[in-house]
Amino acid sequence: MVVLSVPAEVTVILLDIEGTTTPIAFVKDILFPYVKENVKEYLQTHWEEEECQQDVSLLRKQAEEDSHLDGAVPIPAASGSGADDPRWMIQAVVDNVYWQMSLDRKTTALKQLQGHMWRAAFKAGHMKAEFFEDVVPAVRKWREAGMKVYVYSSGSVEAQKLLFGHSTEGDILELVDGHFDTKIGHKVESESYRKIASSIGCSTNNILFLTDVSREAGAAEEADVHVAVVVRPGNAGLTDDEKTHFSLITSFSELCLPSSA
Ligand SMILES: CSCCC(=O)C(=O)COP(=O)(O)O
Ligand SMILES: [Mg+2]
Repeated sequence: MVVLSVPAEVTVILLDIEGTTTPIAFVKDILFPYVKENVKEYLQTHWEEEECQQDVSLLRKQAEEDSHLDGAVPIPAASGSGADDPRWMIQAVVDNVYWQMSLDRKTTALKQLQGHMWRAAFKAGHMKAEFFEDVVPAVRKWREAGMKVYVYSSGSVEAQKLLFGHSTEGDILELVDGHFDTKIGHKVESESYRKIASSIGCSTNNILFLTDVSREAGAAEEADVHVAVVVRPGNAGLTDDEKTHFSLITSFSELCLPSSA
């Protein structure tokens, strides 16, 4: 087995979800289709609720920012006069969500709505999150060795907690010391990793970030975070340069902690 030695200064392991702890297929074939199939009905049912209106406001703000993009779908402003037809507004939101999802956009607005939609499905037991089989044993071992384990995903913190709280391995939320999402910044921006370190209360070089996306790994590395790119079945391929540049692992069991950890 290939072994990757974790540098002695590392005290925090920061985990991506999709393609790292969890198969991309679970996200693409279960989580995302659930949103596409149910978004219209969800909006119709919850339209009058404050949480739903906050989600729509955030999506509208995002749509304004996106207005210069090719194919962007606008969400009209609510006039507040009572003359707005909710059916028309709901259709605009549905079209916007479909457009964003067709591009796999990671906007906070989209991720917030998706998280709220998944909540009912997870809590009713209709969905259970999948984790690669090496993930839970490795995380338990790291924690026993004194490592802190955090999650940083484009999925909202609420969605992350749903996945860890309702998984095929049971409720494994207690294995995570904390969660970060795009509210702290995008995963391809190095500043996000500096903010995460500062929020945890450590230096960036105390963190080892595990992700399947080399652009995220590059951004973290620029902030002086240690990184390993996780190669899993179904993940996008890496270029030869990426394969040479980054440390690669195919299982969390390949990480060897320093003996003092
Ligand atoms: C709580 S993860 C749900 C999946 C998701 O929406 C997503 O965008 C995953 O992105 P990641 O940053 O984990 O690769
Ligand atoms: Mg990922």
